[in-house]
Amino acid sequence: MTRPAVDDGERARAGSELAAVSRALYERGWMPGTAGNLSVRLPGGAALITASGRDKGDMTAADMVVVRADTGQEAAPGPLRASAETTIHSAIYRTTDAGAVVHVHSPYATAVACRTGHRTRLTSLRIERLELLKGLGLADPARTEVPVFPNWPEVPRIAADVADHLAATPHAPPALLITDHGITTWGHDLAQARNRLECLESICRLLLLTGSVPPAQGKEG
Ligand SMILES: CSC[C@@H](O)[C@@H](O)C(=O)COP(=O)(O)O
Ligand SMILES: [Zn+2]
Repeated sequence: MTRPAVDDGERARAGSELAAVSRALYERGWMPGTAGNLSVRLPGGAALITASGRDKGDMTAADMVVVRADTGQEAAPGPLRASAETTIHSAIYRTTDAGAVVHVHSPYATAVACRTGHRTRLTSLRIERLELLKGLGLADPARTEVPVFPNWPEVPRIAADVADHLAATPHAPPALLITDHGITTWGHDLAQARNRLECLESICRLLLLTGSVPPAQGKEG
């Protein structure tokens, strides 16, 4: 495997930014316990991602792992393991120009993912008209279709679904839901990915408040 070369200063800067965003999202209740993971793309084909199983409210720059952006393989042996969901981040880096990816278990988006998702089939959440759609950087800000993926126990299988969908859907929104699990958003940097996450969490809250989310239709069927 070719190991991406990562500048120490760049790694420290990105690590501090990831740690600060992780603490902030934890404090909002969007990364309860060890849930959620964040990454940023680094120059030279690498990405920096939160280590697996760590308390997301207590992260420092030292709690991040360098991986290959396109595969998620760890760049060098070390004491920390990269997030268990690294392959989903890599699927996004391979198929989009994202510079950062944010995955959380925020309550409203997760509730919508429970309600609209299916155990074994790709479904989608249609969103129309809401002003907050303008915060997602869509080609058509009046409507979008957010994919909802099955929460396969094998994470690489979720990642393969995500890569296939994004490769086949040029105007896909910078967001996805995973059934019974959570939400992932991305952007050109961490600030934009987080911003889009805030818009979507707020949209999901509005959809639930207005009774606009169809009830799950036989998740097992
Ligand atoms: C607290 S259980 C959540 C995990 O199963 C997973 O979905 C998650 O978001 C965090 O995994 P991690 O490996 O720590 O990045
Ligand atoms: Zn998760």
